[in-house]
Amino acid sequence: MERLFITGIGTDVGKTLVAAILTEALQADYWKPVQAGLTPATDAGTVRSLVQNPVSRFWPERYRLQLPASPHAAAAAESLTLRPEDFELPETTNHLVVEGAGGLLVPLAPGFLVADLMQQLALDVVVVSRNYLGSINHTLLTLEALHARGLRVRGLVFNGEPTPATESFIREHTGVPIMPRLRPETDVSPAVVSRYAAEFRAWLENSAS
Ligand SMILES: Nc1ncnc2c1ncn2[C@@H]1O[C@H](COP(=O)(O)OP(=O)(O)OP(=O)(O)O)[C@@H](O)[C@H]1O
Ligand SMILES: C[C@H](N)[C@H](N)CCCCCC(=O)O
Ligand SMILES: [Mg+2]
Repeated sequence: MERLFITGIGTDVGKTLVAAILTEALQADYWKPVQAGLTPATDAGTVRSLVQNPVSRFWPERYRLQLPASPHAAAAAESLTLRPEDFELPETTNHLVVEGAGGLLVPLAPGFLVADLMQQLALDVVVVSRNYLGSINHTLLTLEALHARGLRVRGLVFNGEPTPATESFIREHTGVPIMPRLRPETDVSPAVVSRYAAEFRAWLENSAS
């Protein structure tokens, strides 16, 4: 059974798109524990609109915060304080895809980071690395922090224009498993998600979990 926490090297790197692809590949359930920003769409709404299989269940967010900001600030704006004990994994026997908020060290509350929630939930981790100048550093920092916290990386997804010098350095320096890559798409649609899902399904089947 695959139980995956999707994180990334920052915000807007493609976590929701990768989460949709993995949800479709595994016919998994999907859960976004903390959603900061509710318009124009929530991440769960986006994944639901991109996934076509009839099996996936979409579990309600534990926190739905109005402000598209860091969760600790979005919560404070509503006089809320998120606490570790608020978060329990959905009770499902299906594969599960959980999506974080922003990057690994994003604050949920004072003294409580996304990485702390990840340690608490103890899922395998998928890291999304979008390609931009500076992404090598952000990717290596993320992988070091995951390693320091004893979190197991199931795979790294490169997203964007293929950049061999970046990708080969990260692969050789860290030894992290590399999942299929995403290219820039003109239209992020269910058909595109379905095409990538087939690639990811094959990768997962050939790589012991
Ligand atoms: N390979 C790609 N081709 C085209 N568009 C992409 C690609 N990857 C991501 N995008 C687009 O970039 C935007 C940001 O991606 P996404 O919402 O998946 O980021 P995120 O990491 O989930 O952000 P957040 O931290 O808010 O959850 C979205 O509009 C998404 O459709
Ligand atoms: C609102 C946004 N789309 C994400 N959900 C939250 C990003 C928080 C980033 C905080 C930070 O690293 O400075
Ligand atoms: Mg997202």
